[in-house]
Amino acid sequence: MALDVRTITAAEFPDWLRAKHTGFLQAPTGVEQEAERRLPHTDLARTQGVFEGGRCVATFRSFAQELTVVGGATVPADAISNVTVTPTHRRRGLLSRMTATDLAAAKERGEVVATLIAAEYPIYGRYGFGPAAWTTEWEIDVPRAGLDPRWAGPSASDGGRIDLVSAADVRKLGPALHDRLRARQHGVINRDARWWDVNTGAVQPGPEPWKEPFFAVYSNASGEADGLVAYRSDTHWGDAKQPLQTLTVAGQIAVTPAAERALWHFVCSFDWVTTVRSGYRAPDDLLPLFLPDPRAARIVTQADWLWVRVLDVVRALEARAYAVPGTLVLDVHDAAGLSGGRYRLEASPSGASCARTTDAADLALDVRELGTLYLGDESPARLAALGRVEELTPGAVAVAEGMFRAARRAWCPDMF
Ligand SMILES: CC(=O)SCCNC(=O)CCNC(=O)[C@H](O)C(C)(C)COP(=O)(O)OP(=O)(O)OC[C@H]1O[C@@H](n2cnc3c(N)ncnc32)[C@H](O)[C@@H]1OP(=O)(O)O
Repeated sequence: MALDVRTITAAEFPDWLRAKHTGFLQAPTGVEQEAERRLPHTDLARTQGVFEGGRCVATFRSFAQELTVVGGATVPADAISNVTVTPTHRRRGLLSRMTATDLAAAKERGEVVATLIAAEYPIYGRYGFGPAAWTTEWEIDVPRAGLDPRWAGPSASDGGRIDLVSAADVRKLGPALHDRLRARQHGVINRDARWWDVNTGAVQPGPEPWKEPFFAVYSNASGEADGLVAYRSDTHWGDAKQPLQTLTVAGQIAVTPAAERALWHFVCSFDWVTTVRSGYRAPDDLLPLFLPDPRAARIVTQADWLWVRVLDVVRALEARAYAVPGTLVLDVHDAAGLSGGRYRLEASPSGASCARTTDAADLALDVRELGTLYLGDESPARLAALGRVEELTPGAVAVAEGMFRAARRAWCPDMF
């Protein structure tokens, strides 16, 4: 039977959701209600399905996103999500067809990069994506951490304070705080009003019942909110009436080290809680170093997180900042024919310029490696050692090492 790859209609959305749940091995029930909830927030022109005899067997959608790059500017991104192929239809090239269509449309719209969070590492490199931001989760053995158990909050040390707030308060103060975060942290993506609604229980996100977390805000001495944490706890008690609870941080954003320190100390200071799970953080998060004994923070997850595919080399390289001035000619290979070519990049503290050139190249690399390097999180020297960046001019790798690396690691706090 013929396979029809195309965008879907509103009437096909429930069947598309059923196919998505099937691909993700989730119960394919309740799709009519889910479709009603999600349809107003779904761009059908960017929602592809594959149909066989009128039944959806593959799903793929994208949406507009803003990605913060090194230095704090943002670039428009094509965010890809909900990618599935029904098990009976896998390995026939359906993902490749949907990806090619989406990336070509994103390039046409003028989006600078495409982004996604990969379910499995080996899938997306072939389409020009590279892992650009990684994530780490720590588990803290609270008694071992050595924090002052008499700590009564941050006010004595820095003039700030921590208050528990409601979900409605978070919807009011969260967006401005998050805007401050994304102006300073590369790898962060924008959150729209729906993100705040879904993550504060104002709308039901999916079939699972919403379990409200606790929210706490750190305000500085002037009363401005500099940090926000959401957390939940289990109710585990050991034998002999011994409280052994695990507190899990559902999200924490902070824009000053004082706010970060205070919020981490706060969640590690609760009676009954002996273990704190940090949630997914930047790999260089200060959390372990805030603890008198950093070995109390054990890494439980360390993985690639945000993958980036460069669609417009000129605008991508001009948007970000560079650690030191330098000039490099890059020969970028792109099998999909979207952004390959030779580019001259001139960077200085006042900005960067990039243009196509016929000059001899200093470095040759695949667009996948350009994505990996883009947020300053990977070392050109490491990729050269692996044979993934080719040095054509002696010393060019060292120049790239100085220019591209960022002082702090990239971090994308969100899943999409
Ligand atoms: C951004 C996100 O949404 S991530 C979520 C991705 N979805 C999932 O993981 C759900 C479960 N898996 C699936 O639905 C499917 O297997 C998909 C979407 C991963 C792949 O779909 P398919 O239609 O089978 O992929 P397609 O046939 O186009 O494969 C293209 C190539 O990728 C390879 N490939 C596909 N999936 C995988 C995988 N999971 N691991 C390794 N290689 C893979 C294929 O072997 C093929 O290689 P080739 O070009 O060398 O022959």
